[in-house]
Amino acid sequence: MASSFLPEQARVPPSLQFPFPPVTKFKIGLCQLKVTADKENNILHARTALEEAAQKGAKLVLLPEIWNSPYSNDSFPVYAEEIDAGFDASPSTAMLSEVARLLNITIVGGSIPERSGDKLYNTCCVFGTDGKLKAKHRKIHLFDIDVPGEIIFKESKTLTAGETPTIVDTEVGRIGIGICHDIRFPELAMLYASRGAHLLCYPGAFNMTTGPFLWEVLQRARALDNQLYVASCSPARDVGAGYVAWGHSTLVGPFGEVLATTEHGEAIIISDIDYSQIELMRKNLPLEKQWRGDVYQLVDVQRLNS
Ligand SMILES: O=C([O-])CC(=O)C(=O)O
Repeated sequence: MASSFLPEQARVPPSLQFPFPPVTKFKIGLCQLKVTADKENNILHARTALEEAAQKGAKLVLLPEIWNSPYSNDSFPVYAEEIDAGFDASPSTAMLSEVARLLNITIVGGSIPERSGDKLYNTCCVFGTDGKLKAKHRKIHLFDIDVPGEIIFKESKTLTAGETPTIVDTEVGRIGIGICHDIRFPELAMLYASRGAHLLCYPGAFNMTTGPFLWEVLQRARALDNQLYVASCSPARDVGAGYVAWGHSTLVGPFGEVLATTEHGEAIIISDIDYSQIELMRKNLPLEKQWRGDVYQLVDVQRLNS
């Protein structure tokens, strides 16, 4: 019998729910974009890519981490937008909203630097087909790394960490959002799975040190742990940039299989998602039933406090 040291509603077993998705099969687009120092141009470029992905049949399109600005602590304050102050204060999200509505697609809008009061965040906005902002995820785990001789980067120099997991119901299923380094923390993905996510989206910009070893394996691990789809989207590599992105935007299926990927240049990946594969995987290998809540437990802090 399961021990009861946590209230029932706060326990996080894997794959607790499988809410019936509004669609079972659809195409996803991952836009691996070149990012420049020219913000206006970045916005135009992202718009063109979203249009191309939609024209190729994508119903859900994912953009990269920090697609409107160079990825640097010097740039974040300069390129940051006040998302909560409305579209006049945020040309990047204004474009995402308009394109989502005009093209009738769901957009997981990568991330942009966000200003809120005296704080800056690394923020992903999700827009529904009506152009409305459905969710806003602020990167929860800031990326601070110091590998001597290879890479030093400290997001915490300028950014503040988000406080809230973000799971959103869209016309293409229930989506859990993480930004880049968030993917390293399996508890966040498990929490999304326990709340019924079909797909986890990670806009991300791994680099030339972490990318080759970790980017794909982390995505496959999160997909396998939770028996769901995982999509990632990186900026294209720019060897002249201060932070050189690994690229390799990828879609992984619930069997941990890489369904689509690319190299490091600009690319628009279009791939099929079929949520019936999640049910099949969970039927074949019912981790939820095998989960040992009497031996270990995770707590969903939000549920505990609600
Ligand atoms: O969070 C980020 O921006 C980058 C990251 O995790 C990595 O490169 O390993």
